[in-house]
Amino acid sequence: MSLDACKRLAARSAADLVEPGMIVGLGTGSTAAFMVERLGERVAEGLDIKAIPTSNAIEALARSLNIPLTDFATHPVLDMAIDGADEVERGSLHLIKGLGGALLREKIVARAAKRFVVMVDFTKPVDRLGARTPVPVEVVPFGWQCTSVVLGQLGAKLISPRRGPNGDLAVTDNGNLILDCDFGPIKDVQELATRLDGAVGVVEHGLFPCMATDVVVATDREIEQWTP
Ligand SMILES: O=C[C@H](O)[C@H](O)[C@H](O)COP(=O)(O)O
Repeated sequence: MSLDACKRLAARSAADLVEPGMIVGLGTGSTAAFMVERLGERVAEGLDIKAIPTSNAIEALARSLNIPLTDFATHPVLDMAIDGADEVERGSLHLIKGLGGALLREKIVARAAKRFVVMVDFTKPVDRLGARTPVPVEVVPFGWQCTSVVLGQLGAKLISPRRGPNGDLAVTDNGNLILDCDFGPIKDVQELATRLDGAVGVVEHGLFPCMATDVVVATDREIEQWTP
């Protein structure tokens, strides 16, 4: 089975956890797009839900599929958020997210949800976060070079400002920048997350410790559902 087929399998399985009447957070990324497509099919069949998207791209996809949208003013608490991830640590279910640049809105939506379902293909589970994926850190543009120095002091070995296809600094949906920070294998995810939370200039980071309530993993043969 191809990687895309695995993503689609995990995504459709996660989308099928949504029940009528739910307020649902829509994650961002290629796996999330498959999930939104499946929700679009279910809405076309009569499923009554409202959704809050985590990026402009996913909002456009949801609108194109006629998925009704809402906002936090009307629904400050979501029943479920469903999203992909870049790495999932086996056992703890800590996550790295944000290679698609949507980590800030994704974390706001996940925090507002009673249940946070993460769906991944077989390439995403790892024994320890950070060995192969940098931690994306969203920073305010003002003084980002100073913030980069602070991130180095917090242990980032290599810091790469995210750039777009034209070579310019990439700007998030929130008007910020992303610094991809290679911390190597992370021994204490919660501790690093707390340090990053306290760094001046950091808006949010892609460590999601102890947030997933369910992880749906698709291998080429089966679907597994992990809980903490
Ligand atoms: O900002 C992007 C998100 O955190 C994505 O959920 C994450 O990068 C996984 O994306 P994909 O499903 O495309 O691998």
